[in-house]
Amino acid sequence: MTVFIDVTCAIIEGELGKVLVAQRSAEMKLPLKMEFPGGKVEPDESPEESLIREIKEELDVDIEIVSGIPANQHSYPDFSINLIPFVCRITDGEIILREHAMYHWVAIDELLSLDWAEADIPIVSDYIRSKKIRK
Ligand SMILES: Nc1nc2c([nH]c(=O)n2[C@@H]2O[C@H](COP(=O)(O)OP(=O)(O)OP(=O)(O)O)[C@@H](O)[C@H]2O)c(=O)[nH]1
Repeated sequence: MTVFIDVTCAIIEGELGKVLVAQRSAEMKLPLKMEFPGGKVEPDESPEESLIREIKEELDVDIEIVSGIPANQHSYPDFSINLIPFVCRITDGEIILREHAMYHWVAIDELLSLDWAEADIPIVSDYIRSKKIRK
């Protein structure tokens, strides 16, 4: 039976309709792939609590959760995840990268051209679709 690890990730919206995209470091799993920052949900926390904690640890900022996007289950050759995305906003702090190699603010139209961790691709598409519907 496949065990799917719950992982939350933050689609952080900034100014000019751009979103924050982070590049995994060379030492992490899926090296140098682009992802939304976040991480594994611990047994004693909700996905929302986990994401707020992870973003503080990884980017040193406080966020608020604005809305959810459907989760995506994905199997890599050696592990499987249930990736749970939330649209978020920064409420306090300046970004200091603690784990990632780099981050960028990316326009929605450019998101699909990046070299994403595979599990993120359906989520990026859903996010783009949700923005077009809301327009
Ligand atoms: N945070 C995050 N992780 C993602 C995304 N997409 C994706 O496939 N993952 C995978 O989900 C797994 C769990 O995330 P994590 O941030 O806690 O990973 P980690 O570096 O602590 O993993 P590790 O300590 O097992 O190497 C990672 O192995 C990562 O490859 C994403 O958009 N955000």
